[in-house]
Amino acid sequence: MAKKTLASLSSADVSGKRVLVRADFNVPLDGDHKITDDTRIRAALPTIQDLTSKGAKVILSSHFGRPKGEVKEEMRLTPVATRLSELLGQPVIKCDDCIGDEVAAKIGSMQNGQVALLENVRFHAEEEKNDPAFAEKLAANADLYVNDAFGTAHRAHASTEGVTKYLSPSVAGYLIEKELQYLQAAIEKPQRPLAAIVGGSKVSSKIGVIETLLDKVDKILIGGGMIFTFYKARGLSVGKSLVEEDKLDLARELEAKAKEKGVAFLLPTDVIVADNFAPDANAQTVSIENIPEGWMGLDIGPDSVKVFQEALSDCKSVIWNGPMGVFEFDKFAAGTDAIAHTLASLTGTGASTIIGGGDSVAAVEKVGVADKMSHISTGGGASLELLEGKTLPGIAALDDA
Ligand SMILES: Nc1ncnc2c1ncn2[C@@H]1O[C@H](COP(=O)(O)OP(=O)(O)O)[C@@H](O)[C@H]1O
Ligand SMILES: O=C(OP(=O)(O)O)[C@H](O)COP(=O)(O)O
Repeated sequence: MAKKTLASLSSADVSGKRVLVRADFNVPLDGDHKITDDTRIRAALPTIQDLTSKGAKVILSSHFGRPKGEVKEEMRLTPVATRLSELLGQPVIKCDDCIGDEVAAKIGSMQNGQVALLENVRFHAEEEKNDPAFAEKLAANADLYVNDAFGTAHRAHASTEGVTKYLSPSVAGYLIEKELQYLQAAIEKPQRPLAAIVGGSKVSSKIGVIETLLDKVDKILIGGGMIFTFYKARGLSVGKSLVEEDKLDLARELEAKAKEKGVAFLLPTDVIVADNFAPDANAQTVSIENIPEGWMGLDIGPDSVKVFQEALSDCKSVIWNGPMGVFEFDKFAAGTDAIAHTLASLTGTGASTIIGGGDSVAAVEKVGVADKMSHISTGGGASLELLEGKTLPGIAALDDA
């Protein structure tokens, strides 16, 4: 689907205009609220700098985390404003809300070429409900709309979808354009065998993706917090590990469907368990049949790493979203590190390797192999949904080219 892009707008189209730019600044933070990986902020720079150089007033909007419609101090975008200002080399006007009088006043006094950052849109429950009145309020402070939030393009929310009904033109930014160009080409005719690696902690929103992936891929490797729902569905004890109780039937169905379709469906054979969720927790490696009561699985074990490496060795295309374990804690980073190195070597043999997602990208950056992958995508769920063949609502809503 060809969409109108920022590249098609001239200086005359944007100069002096208030441009609402939806970005995905949902970046990983450490315990001290420091940004641990700024890939998503750097990825938005071409769009922001293009607009400022053309004399636009750039009004940036993003979500951060999942505050569920409430103001959560730890989910303010203040660290993002600071980092963005450093990267742009100019001040960023930080607003304390995303709608309302204070925002209108700050935007009203902006000069051409200035940049403002609205507060976390998810502090308002109406954002995720795609509430039209809220979308209209967001749009009220702008003349036109640029969506560059590829990582959030699979969400039909007010700031990604609803707002397009009130702003014209509504176009795709350079990041979305670049991501689509790469991913669509890679996904349309992948070299086979094609493997998907799915891990991380967003089990409820990503487990459903596996069903469609079974029709697209030759192998599925499951890691991270995703695995325990499958183990519990098999009747195994998982201690205090992350489990989605209402997805147990789905997990059973997925395993059965994979068998039926002849898709290799790999779950780890051993895990590293911890006695609590902390960097200095006591840890031990156990087989999946022996997860002790009261312990939680925080990484895949060394045996699983070998099994995964063997399964990946003949793959010509791999798409990976979701770390294998809690890689932020060194004790539970070995599985993620090993898979990152494996994919880096595979790329060297000519395979196509795509890593997507805020934390997954942070993990491969931490290992130091990001530049050895074929493509680093700012979207995890978004790139998986593209692979599924779905239309992303944040892109579908933009003006046709
Ligand atoms: N076994 C596990 N239990 C709990 N959390 C996990 C586990 N394995 C990985 N995680 C967490 O998953 C998070 C990333 O998940 P997710 O947001 O789905 O990935 P991405 O941002 O790459 O799309 C990381 O912060 C990591 O600590
Ligand atoms: O981090 C994100 O997605 P990802 O973890 O799938 O890469 C996006 O910012 C979307 O966040 P959401 O899954 O809370 O809607």
